[in-house]
Amino acid sequence: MAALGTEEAARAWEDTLRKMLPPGAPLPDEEHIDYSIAMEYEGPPVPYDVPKVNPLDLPSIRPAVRPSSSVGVSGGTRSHTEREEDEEDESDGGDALPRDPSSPQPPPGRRAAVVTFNTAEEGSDSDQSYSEGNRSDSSSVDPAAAGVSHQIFAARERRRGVCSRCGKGNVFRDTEACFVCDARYCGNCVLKAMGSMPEGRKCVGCIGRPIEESKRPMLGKCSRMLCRVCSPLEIRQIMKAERECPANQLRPEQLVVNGRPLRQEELDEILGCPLPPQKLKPGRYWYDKDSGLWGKEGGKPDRIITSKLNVGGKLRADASNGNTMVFINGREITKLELRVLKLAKVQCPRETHFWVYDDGTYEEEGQNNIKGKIWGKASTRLICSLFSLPTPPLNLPGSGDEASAFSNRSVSEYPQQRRVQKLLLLGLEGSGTSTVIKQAKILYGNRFSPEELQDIKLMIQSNMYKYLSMLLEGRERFEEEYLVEKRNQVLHTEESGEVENGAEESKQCIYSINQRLKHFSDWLLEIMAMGDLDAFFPAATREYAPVVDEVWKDPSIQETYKRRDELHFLPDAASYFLDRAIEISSNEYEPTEKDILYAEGVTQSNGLSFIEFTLDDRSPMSEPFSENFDCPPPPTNYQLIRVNSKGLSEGCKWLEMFEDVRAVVFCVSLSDYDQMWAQGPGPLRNKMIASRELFESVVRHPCFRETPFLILLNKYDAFEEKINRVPLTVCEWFSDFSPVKPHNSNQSLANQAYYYMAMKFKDLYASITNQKLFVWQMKARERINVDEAFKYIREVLKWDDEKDINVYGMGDDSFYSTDVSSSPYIRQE
Ligand SMILES: Nc1nc2c(ncn2[C@@H]2O[C@H](COP(=O)(O)OP(=O)(O)OP(=O)(O)O)[C@@H](O)[C@H]2O)c(=O)[nH]1
Ligand SMILES: [Mg+2]
Repeated sequence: MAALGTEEAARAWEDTLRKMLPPGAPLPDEEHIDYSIAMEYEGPPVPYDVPKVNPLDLPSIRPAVRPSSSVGVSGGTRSHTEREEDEEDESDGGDALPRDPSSPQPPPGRRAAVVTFNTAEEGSDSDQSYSEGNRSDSSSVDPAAAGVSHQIFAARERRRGVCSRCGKGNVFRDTEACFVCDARYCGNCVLKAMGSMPEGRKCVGCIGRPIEESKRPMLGKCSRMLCRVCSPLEIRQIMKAERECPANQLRPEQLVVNGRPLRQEELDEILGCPLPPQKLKPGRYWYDKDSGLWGKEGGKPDRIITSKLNVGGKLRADASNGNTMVFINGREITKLELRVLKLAKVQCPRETHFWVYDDGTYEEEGQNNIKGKIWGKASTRLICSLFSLPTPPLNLPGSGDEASAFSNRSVSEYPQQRRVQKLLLLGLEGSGTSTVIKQAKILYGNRFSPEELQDIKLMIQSNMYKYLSMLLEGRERFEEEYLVEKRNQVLHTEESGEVENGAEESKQCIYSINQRLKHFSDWLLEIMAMGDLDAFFPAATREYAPVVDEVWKDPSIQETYKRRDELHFLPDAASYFLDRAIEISSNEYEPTEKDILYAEGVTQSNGLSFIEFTLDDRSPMSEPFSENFDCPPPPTNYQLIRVNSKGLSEGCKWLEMFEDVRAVVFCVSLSDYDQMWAQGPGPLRNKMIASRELFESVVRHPCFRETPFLILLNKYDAFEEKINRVPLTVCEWFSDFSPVKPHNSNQSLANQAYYYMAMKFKDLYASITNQKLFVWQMKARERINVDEAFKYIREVLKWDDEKDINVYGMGDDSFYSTDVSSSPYIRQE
């Protein structure tokens, strides 16, 4: 420290001080000024190390500049006190010192030389000024490089929930992150650190810099914190600026199309065309100019955009990494595309070269003969939709006025595409998957059409004969077992010399039926064995209805039904339908919703069934958004795709076609733990073990490495009833289950067993993936229960989205964790 004696020196000192203060600020009087200045030491050498700093180069310091009004949000309604706070903050030289973006940057290296002596409390600010110093260095080398902010991301020590400005907070505190450097600010500091946000959520020091690419999906999407600290008008302006300001737009060189980085005019052409690629991110893409097909380099087509755009290089044969020897416009197509073409009945042997035009018409190369329209049929469009292949929009904007009206719009004006979440529903035979899909149709979909109802009616009628034949077969077996045992007893008594009973009596038992019914039984079992049942329908239905009713009510069949656990293929629903055999067989019969739900086989077509529906996205989690911000999220469409167990058994070949599903929903029947089951002609096994093995093979499938899994533990009603009769330990997987006696616990045995089974599946899943499995208890026959299950699935997907995007600047260690038990909105396990 030094004091200069002469007047000249005092004036120089005042000049220096003035430069350090905001323009126009009065010079403080010396008694009120508290300063410390480092001077270069010029004395004799000392025997110890002196800490060195570069002296301040005062002439090069630019005076502080107020933010220009053009950068601010006009018409903002922030309060007077907030403004005053901002001003105080700016004048004390905090890290949020506003900078006129139009004025030249300080010379590289200068800012890092500013010396501050921090107290322990200010530690986080020093981090900030250090990293800002680094940022100005790197941006002055290559201000456009997106990689710069990325490096900062990696280098920055992320302290979740801790404010980068005041250093306060913890993981549970909401923070708002800068889209460039990811610095996080608490509600008290966000406006001071980000100012009027002329480019959206960026620290003042980051204005003008490109955003971190992982934040791109969040551009223009308001957060809860912003809703709290800004007025709706301000939010609208900030979000608009965030979406539309030039600094936040993609740069042409970030997009490589057919091997060549784009030029600005090419990017403009892509973004301004009638059908641009939605949500474009930096990356490498391929583009087929003739058909408009567009995809990521090395991948299947993602979408169809406007054709004949003059962008990028020449399409290469290996653009999508296909290995099918079938080519479309010179590109070797992928296996998935080939499968879909085959399902759409397009002849495509190896070495076929197609030309496909943007209206979907196609011809074989050199044949000059249009063979059809690929996307013409509704069924093909459906297949494409299921397998996530693009189809052109039905009302493609044509030429003339309509097209030009489209291209004149700014990118942000295009209506947001509805999000589609694909859910793959799997499970072993009888686990309840088709009940779930039928419930979804009744809950959220269209009503069943008259044609569908007619098919379901025939299905129910034919099922009734199937169930009866299972019972008759079981009856024969039980009768035979009984008689053999009886005979052995007789032999035993004969040997011991006791009196012989009548021979006739020994051939009768509780499982025996009269001669007339025996004839019917033989006839039906023969037809079933030959697989000829359909040949007798619908004619046989009405004719035999009284006999069916008589057989079902016969004591022998009722005794057989009591041992239904031993009839492994008889579904629970058998008695529901057989009790009403006469009604169901009549011409006038119309299946009720409950009948449809209980009926087997309604959804089996091609091993695959599918329903699309919309769920209201508003949930307790998202309400604060809609209150303050008048841009509600677009409704989400769900596609529920069910592959039945037959489709799965064929080497899981269907699965690879569903690589991009949002989640796998696996259904397990809780009451299967004592059931035996066989895969086709294979050996009988415990059905729960078979279910576990199927689950394991799906979890290990390479397609689902990144896909969240949910498990629906279904048939809790049947399970509750069974668990008191049959111990859980009959299934070897559950051999270590030891319940606490019900009178020592307020949990029922069924509840304890349920938790235990859920844990078994969770442990298994974690051992394979190291991830958490989401579990839901279900009674699929109860509609409200299935509705809750879908709402649970919706919440899980939201958490998963937010975990990835980290919307609120909270870490994966936040309360958005994947732990089911942490949500107040779902049933606690
Ligand atoms: N008790 C009870 N029965 C159920 C429940 N869910 C489904 N079921 C019945 O279980 C049987 C099989 O259910 P499905 O939905 O057809 O099972 P799936 O997975 O489609 O099996 P497949 O059609 O054989 O491939 C049907 O009779 C359903 O009515 C439930 O929660 N409780
Ligand atoms: Mg079924």
